[in-house]
Amino acid sequence: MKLLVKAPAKINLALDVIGKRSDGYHEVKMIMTTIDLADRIELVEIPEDTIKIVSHSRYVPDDNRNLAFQAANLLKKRFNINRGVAITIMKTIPVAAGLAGGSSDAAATLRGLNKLWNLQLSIDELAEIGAEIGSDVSFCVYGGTALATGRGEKIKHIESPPHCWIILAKPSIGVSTADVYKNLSLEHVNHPDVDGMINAIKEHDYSEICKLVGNVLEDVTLKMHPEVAHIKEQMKKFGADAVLMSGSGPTVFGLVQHESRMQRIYNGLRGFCDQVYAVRLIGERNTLD
Ligand SMILES: C[C@@](CO)(OP(=O)(O)O)[C@H](O)COP(=O)(O)OP(=O)(O)OC[C@H]1O[C@@H](n2ccc(N)nc2=O)[C@H](O)[C@@H]1O
Ligand SMILES: Nc1ncnc2c1ncn2[C@@H]1O[C@H](COP(=O)(O)OP(=O)(O)O)[C@@H](O)[C@H]1O
Repeated sequence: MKLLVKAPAKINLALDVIGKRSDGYHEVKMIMTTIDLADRIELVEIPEDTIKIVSHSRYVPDDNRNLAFQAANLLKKRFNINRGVAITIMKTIPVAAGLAGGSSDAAATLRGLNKLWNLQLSIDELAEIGAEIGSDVSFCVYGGTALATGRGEKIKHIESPPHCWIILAKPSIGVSTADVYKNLSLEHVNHPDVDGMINAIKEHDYSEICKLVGNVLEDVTLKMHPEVAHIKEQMKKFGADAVLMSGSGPTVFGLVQHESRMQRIYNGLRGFCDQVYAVRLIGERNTLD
């Protein structure tokens, strides 16, 4: 049997860090939303009792460092599955970009194997298992739009923001999430108004959403990689309604309502940035069928 599962990327419309925890992680408060830029995961049963990762991207590990491998391995061990699977990852989401590509591949693998191996787990159970793989995996199991707290694994669904275009531009550097959190100094941050953002989304108030975007990790990554600031400036100059770095970066996203302006920004950025995408928000959450 063979299954194809979609693994969409996320952006953080607001990302606040409340404090440092005793387990080494940070307590976060963030608004995450899935966007229509996705990897595709193909799951195929194989005769040998192993997990095989196939990927054509040189940046994606094909061994137990791969988050999709870790997802399959966790299910296999926990539910004593003596069956093998080949996981082919067709990568579209840039790697180490702040878009949760690896986490989404793991989440899609959990959803897919739940079906392939007939585990009959609920989406909440899958999200709980996902948290053991990485902080962003629980959100990626559900998709949609949510407030994420704890180390990112506590998910409260909220409405989706009003429809708009998202322009993404990724400079040709990768950023380590661990390094960015390590270099964050909590005494010197401007906390974004996450509650205000939740309210603005509830009110479908696009211009208020644009005013309230904010990410405390942005300054840390900007200091490490000045090219991110340059992309931000260009995106603003070309006319995006709001511009912010996603997650730990380095991808910068811009919000735009009008298609003609989206086209202008897209074309302008393509002049000096290799990886530029124009996508929509995905409103719906994932289902298990
Ligand atoms: C910053 C965010 C925002 O959505 O995303 P990305 O930029 O990675 O996409 C997340 O908080 C990243 O989540 P994720 O990438 O799953 O992180 P994990 O694998 O759990 O952790 C990687 C490392 O980041 C640090 N970390 C992560 C989450 C957190 N709340 N506090 C932390 O301090 C820890 O040092 C950890 O070892
Ligand atoms: N399926 C996967 N896709 C991409 N990267 C992966 C995957 N599995 C593990 N990784 C590793 O995870 C790291 C973070 O990748 P990714 O999830 O794309 O970025 P981010 O955490 O910034 O959203 C990469 O450096 C990569 O080596």
